[in-house]
Amino acid sequence: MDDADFDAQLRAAIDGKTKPLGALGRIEALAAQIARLQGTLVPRMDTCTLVIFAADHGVAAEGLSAFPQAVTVEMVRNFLAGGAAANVFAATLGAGVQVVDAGVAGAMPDHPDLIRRPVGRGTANLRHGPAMTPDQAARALATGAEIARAAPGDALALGEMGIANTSSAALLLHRLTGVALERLVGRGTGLDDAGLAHKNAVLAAASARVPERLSPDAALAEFGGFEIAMMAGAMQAAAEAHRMVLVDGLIATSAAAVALGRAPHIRPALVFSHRSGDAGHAAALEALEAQPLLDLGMRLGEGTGALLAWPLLRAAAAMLCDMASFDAAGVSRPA
Ligand SMILES: Cc1cc2ncn([C@H]3O[C@H](COP(=O)(O)O)[C@@H](O)[C@H]3O)c2cc1C
Ligand SMILES: O=C(O)c1cccnc1
Repeated sequence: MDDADFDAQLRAAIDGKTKPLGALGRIEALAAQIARLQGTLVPRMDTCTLVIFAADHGVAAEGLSAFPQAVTVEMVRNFLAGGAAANVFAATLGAGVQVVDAGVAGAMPDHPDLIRRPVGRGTANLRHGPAMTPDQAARALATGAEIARAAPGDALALGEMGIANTSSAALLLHRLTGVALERLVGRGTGLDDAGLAHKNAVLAAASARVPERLSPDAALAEFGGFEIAMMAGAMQAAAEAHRMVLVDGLIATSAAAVALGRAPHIRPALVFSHRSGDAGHAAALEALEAQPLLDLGMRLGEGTGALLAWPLLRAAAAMLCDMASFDAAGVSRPA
């Protein structure tokens, strides 16, 4: 069946369900996206895994976060103990959770569930030089892809933890979308006005350090974090395996921008779950022509927004699979 035939059948299947035309709004578009990705009118959407990639950032030394760098490893412990927002949402919504050490600076807990794949012990300070070597960036991308392929689930949600990673995200999104840097720099974990002004100054100087145009891979090495690189690799691998990818907030969107820059063909697998409350996310989504499903004023990361969109994917697929048609249910069509 060619694409046009499939699309015609899909449209007929959705429009034939017992509802006024278009009455399920964006759930109909979501159902169509899932069906196209899986190449079937009866798509499966039963299981979801959240993979949380954690890493530290040398640029944290510039004082760009309201919290100290130690919070990264402390939150890894919290994820492993099941106490973080991401754990609670995942448990509530029936998603699995995996935690990856992508390159945390502190001593990591000895825990059987921790996936240990550090590329380094935190990136170099991007204010003064590249955050990572091209080899580290390539290794992080490949590791993320490998972890995604091994993680179960019809959908993969990607989350992150890394103090100062909104700084990496803003720089990456600036370089990859062309949106002005100051529109992408937000308060992150809660900087005050003076902190925000300082973050803007440091990031403008870091950006000026690399004046030329950058390929997605080069931008990733200059400004990325190991967790962002692994998320990008994971997004690409999952999408290429025709699995739905749930993109979270600002930081995950910077990973999506890297992944889309490297592999534009993965776009049909991506769902932009929510619009983060961090200042830059709305502009970044607009530049990527992405319409987020939810807008809850959340600005946490960890994959929390991605998880909240998971039930919408399930509902969309179930609509296609289980909802009765006018003919099957004996319901009259419009007069
Ligand atoms: C307790 C705590 C839990 C978090 N969970 C995610 N983040 C979020 O905040 C960080 C980014 O913000 P910034 O660039 O300002 O450091 C990331 O780790 C992100 O995942 C957290 C931050 C804190 C403090
Ligand atoms: O949008 C996000 O993902 C975000 C924003 C602020 C802090 N941490 C995460």
